[in-house]
Amino acid sequence: MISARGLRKSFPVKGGQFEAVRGIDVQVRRGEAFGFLGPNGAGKSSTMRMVAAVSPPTAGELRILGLDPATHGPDIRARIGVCPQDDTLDLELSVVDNLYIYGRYFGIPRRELRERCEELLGFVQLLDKRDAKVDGLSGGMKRRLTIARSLVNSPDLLLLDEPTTGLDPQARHLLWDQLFRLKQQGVTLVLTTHYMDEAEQLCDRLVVMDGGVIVAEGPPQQLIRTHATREVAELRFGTGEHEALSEQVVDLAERVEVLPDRLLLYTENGEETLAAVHARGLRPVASLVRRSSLEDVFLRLTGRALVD
Ligand SMILES: Nc1ncnc2c1ncn2[C@@H]1O[C@H](COP(=O)(O)OP(=O)(O)OP(=O)(O)O)[C@@H](O)[C@H]1O
Repeated sequence: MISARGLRKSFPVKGGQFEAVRGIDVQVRRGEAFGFLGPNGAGKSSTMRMVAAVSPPTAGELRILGLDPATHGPDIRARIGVCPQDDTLDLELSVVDNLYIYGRYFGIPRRELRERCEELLGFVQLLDKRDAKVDGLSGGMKRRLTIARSLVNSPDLLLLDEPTTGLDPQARHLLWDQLFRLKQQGVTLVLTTHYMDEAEQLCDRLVVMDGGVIVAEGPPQQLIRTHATREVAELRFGTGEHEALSEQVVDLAERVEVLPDRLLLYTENGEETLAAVHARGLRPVASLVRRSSLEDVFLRLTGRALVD
């Protein structure tokens, strides 16, 4: 569905060029959910805009649905769905009119479009808001409507830029459920996110981006297995004590990561490791054991936390 080689994007800035995407290779297969995971400024949105055929690459080779965006931009845009980071709905119009007017851009015949709008409103659970003005909808509803709008032209490929940023947990879960169902229907999903749980839940494969480059690539669970242990014991001591105390526990784990507010002990059995820490007479003010996550992968690869 998408093939990128040596993809680059630079922006003119005072005194020269800023390279937001610095030569990435990506292959997205039909029917999969593919993620770009990374912190703010990693280059995810810049990549998505190139893949949506709205921002030309500075260099590299890009094919979307087998087409070159430089020569087939309108064809590509007609066949994909794009759900941008900021809701770009018409707040003054009703819910159904937002869909209907968008659908008219694609030249969908009126009767077919009317049916499609009802079907999509049902899918995103907004039928009861059909005639409400968009202005009064909650954030989650607006996002669901934006997704419905991106599906008006029945795309095989749906691009979602940070689909759940700013939503409460319930709204996020509802949206995840809808994205799962789209995937089951055969829609290829490409999304950016800086939420690790979202990437783990939704993506079959992902790339981890940082500073415009890809630092890791693969299925989430495989990345976790490759770059982290099964479990992590997190220990909080007094402020400023972590560096010194790390020396005393370094032999109890496969790897110890020192963060300003805690120590992370990477281990196959977190409870055993915690017991060993206590057996040494060390008394953390707080501790917990959890499974390793993509956060740990990011930390391992970049030395920084993937903060929200
Ligand atoms: N039009 C532009 N002109 C100059 N710099 C830009 C432009 N667009 C993006 N950048 C810079 O490129 C870098 C990557 O931005 P991008 O929006 O792609 O990152 P991101 O990973 O999507 O982050 P976010 O989660 O904040 O959207 C950032 O440092 C950003 O400031």
